[in-house]
Amino acid sequence: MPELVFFSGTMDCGKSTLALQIEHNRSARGLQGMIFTRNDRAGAGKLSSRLGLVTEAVEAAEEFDFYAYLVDHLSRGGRCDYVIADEAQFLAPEQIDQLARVVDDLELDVFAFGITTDFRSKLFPGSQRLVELADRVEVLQVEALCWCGARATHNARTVGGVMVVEGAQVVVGDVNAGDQVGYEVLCRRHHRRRMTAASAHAAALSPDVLPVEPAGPAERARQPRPTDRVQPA
Ligand SMILES: Nc1ncnc2c1ncn2[C@@H]1O[C@H](COP(=O)(O)OP(=O)(O)O)[C@@H](O)[C@H]1O
Ligand SMILES: Cc1cn([C@H]2C[C@H](O)[C@@H](COP(=O)(O)O)O2)c(=O)[nH]c1=O
Repeated sequence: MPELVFFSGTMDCGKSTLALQIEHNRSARGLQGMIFTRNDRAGAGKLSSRLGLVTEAVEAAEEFDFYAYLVDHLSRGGRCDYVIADEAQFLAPEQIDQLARVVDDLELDVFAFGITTDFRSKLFPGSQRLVELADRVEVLQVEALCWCGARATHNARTVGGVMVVEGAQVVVGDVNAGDQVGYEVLCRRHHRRRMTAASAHAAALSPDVLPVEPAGPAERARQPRPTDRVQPA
């Protein structure tokens, strides 16, 4: 039975690499896929991985209709054995419905790849619809790690090196960007405390201040703990 599969994870956990591997393995066996993406960092019409591989893809812009595009392609005698959709978090819920229809009515496997939540740890609308409709949600096995060594489960946005929790949901960017806007993957604990690698390092370097009164729970939560491993600068 064809399936709609959502491969999800944080930024930088290998989703695009897996998309390229699935494409490679299937095309090596003579199958022909259709690759879609939206807002890849490498530019329009590209699916790129940080491992250096990049392939051509169809840019699925805002008004793009996946179902109509594939019906048109097939009715012109084109071939398509499976579908890959990267950066699926950026797709509109209606476009995810179209992908589900591709599975059910055109009987094609659809492999969608994307981050589940944004920098505020809120679901992207496209990812929410994928969770609602997918036959399977697969969390990637290669763990991205927080600076403390725990599994990274959340995406933080930094502006000028400082973590922010307000702003537009979509800002294309990269981890280790060093630009004005960048991203860093964190565990939930450090995402909640807004502690990035840089701010944890700064906190660890600042001189200890003896508390005048015993710290309350909120205060204790902000203190770096001995278990918070700080990476060297
Ligand atoms: N220089 C490197 N050597 C080995 N692996 C790397 C290197 N750079 C990146 N990677 C791997 O690539 C992953 C990111 O892959 P990518 O497909 O671009 O992620 P995603 O699409 O999830 O953002 C990293 O988590 C890491 O495992
Ligand atoms: C958290 C978050 C991310 N983005 C952008 C940043 C990147 O361009 C992509 C994720 O790409 P990756 O291949 O998974 O690294 O999403 C965004 O626009 N808004 C966010 O909140």
